[in-house]
Amino acid sequence: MIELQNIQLSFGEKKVLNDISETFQQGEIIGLVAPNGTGKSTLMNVMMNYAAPNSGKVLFKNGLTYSSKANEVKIHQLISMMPDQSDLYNHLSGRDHLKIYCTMWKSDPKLIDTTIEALNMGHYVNKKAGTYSLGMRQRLCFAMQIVANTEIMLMDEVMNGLDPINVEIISGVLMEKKAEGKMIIIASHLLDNLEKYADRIFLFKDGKLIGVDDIVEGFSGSTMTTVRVRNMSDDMKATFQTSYPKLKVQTLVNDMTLLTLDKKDAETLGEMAIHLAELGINDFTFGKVTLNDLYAMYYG
Ligand SMILES: Nc1ncnc2c1ncn2[C@@H]1O[C@H](COP(=O)(O)OP(=O)(O)OP(=O)(O)O)[C@@H](O)[C@H]1O
Repeated sequence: MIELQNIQLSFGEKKVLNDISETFQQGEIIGLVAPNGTGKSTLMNVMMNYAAPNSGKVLFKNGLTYSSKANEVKIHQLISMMPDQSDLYNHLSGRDHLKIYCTMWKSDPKLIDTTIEALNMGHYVNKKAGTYSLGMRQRLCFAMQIVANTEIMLMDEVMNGLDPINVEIISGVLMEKKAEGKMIIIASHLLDNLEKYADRIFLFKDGKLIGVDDIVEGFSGSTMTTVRVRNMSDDMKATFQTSYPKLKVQTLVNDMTLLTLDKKDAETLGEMAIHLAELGINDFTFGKVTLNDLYAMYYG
């Protein structure tokens, strides 16, 4: 468990974290989404105590906080941050790195071989890290955190530089770790991918975390159904709003209009489709609101 209590952090005049209070539980995958330079890494640094907030505190299980060096040592057995590619030692092999992490976190040495197998690293793990490609280095960084096996895992851009097959492999491992009860907090720009496995997703804006369900009601539960229409005129939007009072009409920066209805009113969709066709609009699709839509709506 992590509880963020009224976390504030400013760099000079800039409030990067503005009174953030949120609780995350074991067995949850949490997604953090925002444009570059918004504060995702800063928030993770606060959770690790690499950056001290100006006010507020981070609470872990049994009421542990970063109140002393001894507590920090205890907390760092519970939480880890995925290493960065620049943390790798080029003269050591991948297996050496995994052994170091296993020793540092006193985890089960069997995890080394099972992780190598799960991530398909067998063909390169005994070679020196200096000879690896970007994607091979990224998989090693991920593997190191998996071997550390902490209850809470923070991952900043875990999918960086990975091809689609490796994105799928790592997504699968994330799901397994969640099933084991790990809490995983992921900052990512791969929105379609994040949406597949994250239990809760937050967008970061003006130093605050905003849950996606607070932006579009029912987003996570898929209780809403949507018609996406391109280039809808303001008159047409008004006509639809009058004809279908329960309809929610939202237009994104890319001129995509979302006509959203509760699923229980889905029979109206057929009627709406005929209505659109009668108005000469044929460029529309049915589907749910995606994280990409929300991103465009929020940061456009
Ligand atoms: N040590 C620092 N001193 C001054 N400003 C900082 C410092 N660290 C971060 N910032 C500023 O705080 C803001 C948030 O930075 P942060 O690295 O948390 O963003 P981010 O959302 O993780 O971005 P990215 O997606 O690019 O990794 C930025 O404006 C950055 O310039």
